[in-house]
Amino acid sequence: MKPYDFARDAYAELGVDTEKAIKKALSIPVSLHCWQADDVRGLETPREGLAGGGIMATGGYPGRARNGDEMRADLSKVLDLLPGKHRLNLHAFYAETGDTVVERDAIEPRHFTGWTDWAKSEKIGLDFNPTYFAHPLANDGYTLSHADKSVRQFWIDHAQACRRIAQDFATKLKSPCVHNHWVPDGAKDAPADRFAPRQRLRDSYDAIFGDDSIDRTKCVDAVEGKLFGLGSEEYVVGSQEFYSNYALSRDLVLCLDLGHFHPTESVADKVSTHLQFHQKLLLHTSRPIRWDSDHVVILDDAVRNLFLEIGRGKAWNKIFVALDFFDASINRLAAYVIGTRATRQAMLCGLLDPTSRLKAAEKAGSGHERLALMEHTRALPWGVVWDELCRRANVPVGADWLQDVATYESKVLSHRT
Ligand SMILES: C[C@H](O)[C@H](O)[C@@H](O)C(=O)CO
Ligand SMILES: [Mn+2]
Repeated sequence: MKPYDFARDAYAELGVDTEKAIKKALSIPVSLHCWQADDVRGLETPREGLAGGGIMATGGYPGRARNGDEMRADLSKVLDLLPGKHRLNLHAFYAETGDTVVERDAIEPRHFTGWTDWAKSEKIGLDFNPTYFAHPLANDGYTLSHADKSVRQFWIDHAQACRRIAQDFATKLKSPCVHNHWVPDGAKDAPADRFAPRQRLRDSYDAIFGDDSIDRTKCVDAVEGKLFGLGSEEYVVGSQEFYSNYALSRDLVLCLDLGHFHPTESVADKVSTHLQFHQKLLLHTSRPIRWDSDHVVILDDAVRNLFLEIGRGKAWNKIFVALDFFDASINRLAAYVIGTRATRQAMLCGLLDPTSRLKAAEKAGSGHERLALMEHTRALPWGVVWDELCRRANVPVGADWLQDVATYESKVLSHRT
């Protein structure tokens, strides 16, 4: 008996159809974050580098992409090694303006033609984010909640420019663009006034989303909160509660990033709470180690439990999935492949869960059977099903992709100085 036939039968015994699971797992779009390719540096003229942003990529592995063409070449290579449907998640500071300096409040769709042309050739959709960091007007730690009205207005104008760009992406690529807002605003130490910045943040967002010339079916705005950031250890203006309330009251998508909670909190447990009220969630898979360190995603319990919960709640049509990690200490293409595969593996595990059996045991009051089956599923051969999924998607099986990355490293990355 072939390993896959054995695995299919083992799952069938628990009422799980592996064929269905493979098909569904391949169909769910995962939005690749462009910023792993260049360590979150952006392509602006002149380049600011990563500063004042509340986030940081660490490490000095050689071969970082230095311009848009190199980023796109690397991303195309990565896409060749990944099974399933993908999108690309761009940040505004990846605008390509040549030698011309274009301020963030003045960027336009034409500054992204390199990306839209590439997305068309890859047959993928684009997602987008305003870049509220790595800019002189963000370096004191406040943007949309800044006490200075002119600074706030600059960032409001930036966000509105970005919404027009997101709408343009959706039109050109015939696919709604998820447009996620995360601001680094906050304080290193206890502020005397926690109210005023939050009121200003709310008002700034109201000004941004009040622009009703934007088609909300094309530009799908999401908002992302955080527990703390670099330089905002004590106070984050856009806390989780702020955004949960804001998104709900303004009919926006709420983003949950696995790195943005206290380490003992379960993000998986939050899904069934938020989905009682919110229509959709944007999930950023990430891996915090001791802090929001944005390590490469692996198939750890946090990621696995998140998608188990989506599977058990039949909530696949209520989520957008995106990646958010940036590790500059290892080969960046390998980082993409590891993190994206782990995310889709977690989805597959969620789809292979014998939920009906578990719920039946629960209904019958048999806690021991439920627990035993949950433990049993950990030992089931999901990896064999995963290999079959890769085979059907015509991508390398197991760790065979490492050879492709090694070849690319010697032929391409090693020539980047
Ligand atoms: C670069 C992204 O916008 C950023 O990582 C954001 O999503 C975040 O998680 C900040 O901590
Ligand atoms: Mn995030």
